[in-house]
Amino acid sequence: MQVFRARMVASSAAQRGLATSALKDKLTEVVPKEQEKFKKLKAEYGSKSLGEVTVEQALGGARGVKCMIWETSLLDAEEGIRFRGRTIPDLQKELPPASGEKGGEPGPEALFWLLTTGECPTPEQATALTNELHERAKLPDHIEPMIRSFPKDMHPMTQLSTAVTALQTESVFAKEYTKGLNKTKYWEAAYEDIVNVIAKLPEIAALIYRCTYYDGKVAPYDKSLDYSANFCRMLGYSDPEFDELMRLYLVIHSDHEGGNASAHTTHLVGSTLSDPYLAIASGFNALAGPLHGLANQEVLRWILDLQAHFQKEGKPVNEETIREFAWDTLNAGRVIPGYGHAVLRKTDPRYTAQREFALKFMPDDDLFHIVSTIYKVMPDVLLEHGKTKNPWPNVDSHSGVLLQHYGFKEENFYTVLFAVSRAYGALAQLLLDRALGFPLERPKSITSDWIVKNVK
Ligand SMILES: CC(=O)SCCNC(=O)CCNC(=O)[C@H](O)C(C)(C)COP(=O)(O)OP(=O)(O)OC[C@H]1O[C@@H](n2cnc3c(N)ncnc32)[C@H](O)[C@@H]1OP(=O)(O)O
Ligand SMILES: O=C([O-])CC(=O)C(=O)O
Repeated sequence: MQVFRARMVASSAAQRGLATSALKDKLTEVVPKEQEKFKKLKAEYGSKSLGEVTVEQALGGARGVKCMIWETSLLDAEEGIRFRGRTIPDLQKELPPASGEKGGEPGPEALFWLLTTGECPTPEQATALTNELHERAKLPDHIEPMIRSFPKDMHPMTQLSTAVTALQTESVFAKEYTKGLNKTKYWEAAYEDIVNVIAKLPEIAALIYRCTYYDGKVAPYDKSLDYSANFCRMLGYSDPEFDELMRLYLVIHSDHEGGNASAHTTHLVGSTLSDPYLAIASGFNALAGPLHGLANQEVLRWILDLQAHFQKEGKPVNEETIREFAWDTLNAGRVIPGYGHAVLRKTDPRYTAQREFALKFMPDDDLFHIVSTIYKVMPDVLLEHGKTKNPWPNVDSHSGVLLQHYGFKEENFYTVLFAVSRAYGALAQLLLDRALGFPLERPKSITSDWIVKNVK
């Protein structure tokens, strides 16, 4: 029966000119079960409370307010992120390695299969998705000249979100919707856009990188490689160790439950039935803020400033000088980038995963030593400062020095890598949003007068 239904959906998709794929076929089995699960959830739990909302929470950026469903990952304040119930070490054990070599890092393709279907793919399924992405990667003619015409001092994140917005000309969802798309088919049309945009991101990002910092030449697309290795080649990197770093990077930055600003923005914009191109471009704009994804750029800058400052003074970078520099930052009314978190209350396991990579591949790297020394002193500095609820490092605290080690020096570009990864997580959930028929998001706002009059 399931095979029959999959064939029916595949043939109706083909009739409407939509591509079929192993992942889409799998989702054709998964989606009706998920729809049934959610119908039951609503019937059984619909009237139950998820908790009270205080005035402090309304004033304080809705911290801790449970008002969104996000199936692909869940964040625990102490333990950190789990992707479909799996920690980062679990993913490294359970997902097939992207290089095919035992013990190698899984790639974002395998993760995307897991996030969307809830099941780990076989190596063959992960490869099928890699190939599907390769087949969908070609950019329409207007994108490359547009990127080449951007001013070199336009921030790479501005270039990225502009290019992805312009890519919206390709939206199957928008075209089908205009023709009159049945609600039950939303997810199929969204699938096309979601997989297409993920497929096209490496070339867009590589064009931005090569045009902004180099001669504008991008290595030819290589379909014989996995997504991450091909991305590295197009950026201009050919070290297999850097490929492994890119796989790790793209997996761990992908998803961090739904409330973070980039995921939430993608979800909110998508809830208006703006197509996935517009939704993810909006998410990228949220990621580009220094309190969110851009912090990784700020961290690197902070470390380089620290190094330059003490070099000029003829002092070594050690626990004492780092403490001094941290206090200067705090006393200037600035935040320490890479430390603190809206939800986490312990060291981010994404930080730990990157630290482990560094210990394995670059234990003697100078910048890695500085990051390790910062880790020793910063929690105590922040505790003494007495403001932040979480004195521990987040993901952004480590990523830049790993990239620097392999010669990837242009810190203003780092958030673009984060964005390529975040697309996998935010768009996996966006697909489920459309499959599960999630409605327009529209929480209630109130005025301060309303609080004074109504809250006892
Ligand atoms: C991928 C990511 O998005 S991970 C986060 C990346 N961002 C950063 O690393 C930037 C530095 N960190 C921060 O600014 C914050 O910790 C955030 C934005 C991540 C979380 O913000 P919140 O949930 O509001 O944190 P919290 O409740 O602990 O803030 C309380 C106070 O501590 C301050 N604080 C929090 N973190 C820091 C920090 N790293 N350095 C200095 N002060 C801090 C806040 O600015 C706030 O001060 P205020 O009362 O004067 O407004
Ligand atoms: O969870 C958050 O608010 C921020 C974060 O770490 C992420 O989005 O990766």
